[in-house]
Amino acid sequence: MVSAILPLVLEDVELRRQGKRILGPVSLTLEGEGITVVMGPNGAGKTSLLRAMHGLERINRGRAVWQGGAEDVRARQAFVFQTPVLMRRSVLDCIAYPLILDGVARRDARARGEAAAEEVGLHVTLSAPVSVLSGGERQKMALARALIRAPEVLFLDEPCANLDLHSTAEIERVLTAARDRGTRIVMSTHNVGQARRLADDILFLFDGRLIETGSGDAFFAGPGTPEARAHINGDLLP
Ligand SMILES: Nc1ncnc2c1ncn2[C@@H]1O[C@H](COP(=O)(O)OP(=O)(O)OP(=O)(O)O)[C@@H](O)[C@H]1O
Repeated sequence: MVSAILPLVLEDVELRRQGKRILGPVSLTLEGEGITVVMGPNGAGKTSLLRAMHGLERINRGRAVWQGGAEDVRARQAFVFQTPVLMRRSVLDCIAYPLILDGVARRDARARGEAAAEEVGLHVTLSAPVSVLSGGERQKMALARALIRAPEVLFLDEPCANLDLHSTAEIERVLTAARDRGTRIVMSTHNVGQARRLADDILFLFDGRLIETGSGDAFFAGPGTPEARAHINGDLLP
């Protein structure tokens, strides 16, 4: 897929909150294809980086620049939050909602919503209210809703945080299929095994700074920093 909105260029992006630097300065260019996995310990800035890339965070210094107009940038990317935002609708209407906003006829939107639910392995009563879904089912629903418009760029914050092994495998299959169709994916995970399976590229954050980047293969074969080595090995840092 030739993207209309990539590359995304971050130049010395810094986020400060309540007088404290929580991210940056970070400079990177997101382009090409594949899955980029953002790794790092709790509080390293993974969520903040994803949100800053997507355009959800106020950037205090530096800048994040997409290609194309603002409407393209908004319409061609999606974000799956760690805790999905719930709407007071049925599961199916919730999944189909982005299409309804786009003006797609309700019948078509719902048919595509059913297909998206099937694709992510969400086997629940689609007419039920979203509120009855389990945590893992909510994550699958959020993924179906994000994929329904075939985004060019997809951000996911810990997409398998509440999922069991079977569901995790299903989600990984969906993500690799989306990658193979040309969707550029950027996701965070604490799961080192998942990062090994999925990462074409790694962004490793520590204390708000991007201290290691590169291909997944090179990163796992020989991380260049003690922090990344400890993280991969599951060592406890002092
Ligand atoms: N609005 C805010 N005000 C103050 N501090 C914040 C704010 N948002 C984030 N932080 C702090 O910034 C740091 C980075 O947070 P972030 O959620 O990006 O980390 P993370 O790597 O995603 O962590 P985790 O793995 O625990 O989800 C944390 O120390 C967090 O407490």
